[in-house]
Amino acid sequence: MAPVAVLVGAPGAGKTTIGEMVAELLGVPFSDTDNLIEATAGKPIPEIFFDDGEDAFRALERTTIASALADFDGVLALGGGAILHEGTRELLGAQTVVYLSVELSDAVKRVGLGGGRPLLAINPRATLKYLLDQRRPLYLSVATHTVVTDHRDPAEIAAEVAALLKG
Ligand SMILES: Nc1ncnc2c1ncn2[C@@H]1O[C@H](COP(=O)(O)OP(=O)(O)OP(=O)(O)O)[C@@H](O)[C@H]1O
Ligand SMILES: O=C(O)C1=C[C@@H](O)[C@@H](O)[C@H](O)C1
Ligand SMILES: [Mg+2]
Repeated sequence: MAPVAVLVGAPGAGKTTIGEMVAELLGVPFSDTDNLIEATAGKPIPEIFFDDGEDAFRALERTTIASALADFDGVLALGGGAILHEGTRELLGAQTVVYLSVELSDAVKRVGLGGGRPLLAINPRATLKYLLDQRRPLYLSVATHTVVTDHRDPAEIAAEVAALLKG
C-alpha cells in the first residue's frame, strides 16, 4: 500500500483543506500527519516544540510519515516543514507528491496571526517570507506535480489535483 498522493507545501498552502476535498472527489480516505503526530505524542504540536524542541519534532515527524507511507492508501497531507528533514525527503522519492505552492501575500492572509503554528507565533509575515524562500527549492525537489494555489478557489484547486491524479 502507498498513498494515492502526498501533499506538501507551506503553512497556508491549503494541504488540509484541499487534501480533504481531493480525497472526497476520489472516494478515498484523508489523513494529515500533523494529527497523527499529535495522537502519537499525546499532546498538541506547540507543546511538542516547547517541551522537546524542533529537532525532536522533525524526528517524530519522519517516523510518522514513514509509517503512513507504508500503511495508508488515501490522500496524505504532510506538515509544512516536513521536507526540511533529509530523511523525510528521501522517503518521498517513490511517491506521487503534489506541491501546493503559495506565495507570501496569500500565505499571510490564510495563516493570519499564526494560529497554533509555533514557528509563526512571532511576526508571521517575516517568518513566512523566510520559510518560503528557504523551502521553495525543497518542495520542488520532492514534487512530481506542482499546483499553484494563489488567487484560486479551493474547489477549483481540488478539481485540478484530482484530475492530475486520475490522469
Ligand atoms: N485556495 C484558498 N483560498 C482561500 N483560502 C484558503 C485556500 N486554501 C486554504 N485556505 C484557507 O487558509 C487556511 C489555511 O489552510 P490549511 O489549514 O488547509 O493550510 P495547510 O497547508 O494545511 O497549513 P499547515 O501547514 O499549517 O497545516 C484555512 O483557513 C483555509 O480555509
Ligand atoms: O511549517 C512548519 O514547520 C510546520 C507546519 C505545521 O504543519 C506543523 O507541522 C508544525 O507547526 C510545523
Ligand atoms: Mg494543515
